[in-house]
Amino acid sequence: MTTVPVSLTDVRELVDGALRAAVGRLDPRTYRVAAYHLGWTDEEGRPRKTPAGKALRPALALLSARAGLAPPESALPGAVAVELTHAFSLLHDDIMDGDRTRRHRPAAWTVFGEASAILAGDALLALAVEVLLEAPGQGSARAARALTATTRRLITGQALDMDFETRRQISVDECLAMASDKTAALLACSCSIGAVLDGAPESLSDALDAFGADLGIAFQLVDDLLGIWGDPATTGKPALSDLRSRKMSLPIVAALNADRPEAALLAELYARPDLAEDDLEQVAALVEAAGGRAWAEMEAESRIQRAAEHLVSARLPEPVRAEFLHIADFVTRRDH
Ligand SMILES: CC(C)=CCC/C(C)=C/CC/C(C)=C/COP(=O)(O)OP(=O)(O)O
Repeated sequence: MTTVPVSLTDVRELVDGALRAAVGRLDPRTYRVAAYHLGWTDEEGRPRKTPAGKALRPALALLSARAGLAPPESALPGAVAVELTHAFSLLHDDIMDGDRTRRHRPAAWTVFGEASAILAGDALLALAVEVLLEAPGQGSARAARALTATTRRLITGQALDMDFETRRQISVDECLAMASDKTAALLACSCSIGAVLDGAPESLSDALDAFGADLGIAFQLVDDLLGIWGDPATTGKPALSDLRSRKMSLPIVAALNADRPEAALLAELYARPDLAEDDLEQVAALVEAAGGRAWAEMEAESRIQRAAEHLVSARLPEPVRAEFLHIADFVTRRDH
């Protein structure tokens, strides 16, 4: 398993208390679902030790405070808010996609029912905004506005993604635009929210945002690669899961649009409603043969390079720039 950067492990210790204090405000019924989804409890509400998720967004939020020379603690409300928003989006996404597994465990909706999981997601999103509005300092309202604008982009991206399910022809650019809203927007917000809370100039927060936008596309490309070729033991998702659910993910869309004979065969197979479990391996092979895998790998690398260039223009303190690059490296090399 690829190792998580040290900064990501430390993040849990810094953020966990504030995250628990925020979620602890929920009524007991909603809390039960949220605490399960966040990995704090099991189905029966008993505490568990393994944290859920990589804590990538809070790590970026804490780093972004240091970009403006503020202590990481000043970005705690931002770190909590982006993790809550991420948790909301996953809760709802699993219901919409009918995904039964999340982070190696049954998805919350399969344990508590769809209605309770929807409510818990709504509650986490409300808490995210609340936490930012309560943050001390001059950047609180600006940060809350940034997060609500980001949430609207998540919703736009999700709506586009749903729309793709009903369409046969999707261009690579359309798919990149969808990923930019659905995934990259929250990573971009995470990369700048600490600086925003600290009242940093827009030139700095914009550069950090631009870094996160490219990082976010690279993140989605790697996620899509793992959704086809990832090892279920590390991803926590069943093998070939994106193909089984006929996702129009980036490697697939790139393969379908390729000027190669395999693209036509792939389109024909992918449109079949009666595709058998045994055919999924063939679909994956066709995506690869049509160049979808190689394109996604190259595009992820090039996005990471572009992201690094934004950091140069942000003129960050060297240790902060190095940590951002460390996380960017983790994003491309991760296996889960
Ligand atoms: C409005 C709405 C429902 C939007 C849905 C948006 C959505 C679910 C986007 C997917 C983003 C993504 C690849 C998450 C995995 O993050 P991760 O690998 O960092 O997750 P982790 O926390 O488990 O590590």
